[in-house]
Amino acid sequence: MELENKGACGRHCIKINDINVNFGSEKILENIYIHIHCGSLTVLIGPNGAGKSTLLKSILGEIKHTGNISFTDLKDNTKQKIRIGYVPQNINIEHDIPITVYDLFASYISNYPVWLRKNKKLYQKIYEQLKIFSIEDCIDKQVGKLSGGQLQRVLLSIAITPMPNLLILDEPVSGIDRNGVRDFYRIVSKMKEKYDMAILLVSHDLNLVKKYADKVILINHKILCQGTPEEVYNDANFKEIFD
Ligand SMILES: Nc1ncnc2c1ncn2[C@@H]1O[C@H](COP(=O)(O)OP(=O)(O)OP(=O)(O)O)[C@@H](O)[C@H]1O
Repeated sequence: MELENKGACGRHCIKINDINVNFGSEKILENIYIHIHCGSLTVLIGPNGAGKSTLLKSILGEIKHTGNISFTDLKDNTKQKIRIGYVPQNINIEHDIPITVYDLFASYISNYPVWLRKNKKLYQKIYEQLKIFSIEDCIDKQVGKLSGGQLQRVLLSIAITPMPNLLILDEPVSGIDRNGVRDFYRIVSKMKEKYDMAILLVSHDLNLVKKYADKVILINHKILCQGTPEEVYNDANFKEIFD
């Protein structure tokens, strides 16, 4: 994987302030406060139905919630609009869909109609972004023909174009074997270091989380505990849920 430091983040502070979500009369998330640092991988864990995806969707503004996200430039203490990149767990793509990686990428990052002849400058830009994840050879491949791991790399390339202030990831589950998931964590770790990036990841793989996370947050509708992997894995709440 080629990574060149483009200094994406600098010194910023991301705070998720008092997120609450109700579905009907059911409280799904209650008083969620999270502080996310540049150059760190924060991992959300919790049992099925704990509200992890709901929290991601709230941060992405996709579902109704109370609370907010603040993004402060610590240089001059000004609040700014946050740019968020997101990679879902999986996307459903028809095997035969006649869309190439270039088409998919171009549709996200430009207004140039993808059914017109390829725009050379845009093609080169996309090629360079795919190169970060060593996936540039797939640029003309049909998206439906990619392996799970290749697709994940393409989605990561799209999510960091342009460079976000916060990258939100759902651990890949479908179409990727154990080695593929490990590779995913390695790539994410390298990205974090090279770009000084703030990353929030939802995961079910407690072993990989232990190895790669800087901070772990255990939620079950509310935050039960947070800290280093060691601190959280030794917490009574963690033992009660996962042992
Ligand atoms: N749109 C919705 N309307 C009503 N209830 C919902 C909706 N979306 C999710 N829920 C409920 O909210 C709760 C939290 O779901 P969520 O998907 O956020 O959990 P999760 O921690 O991501 O679970 P998993 O680990 O199984 O993916 C669940 O009880 C779910 O049934």
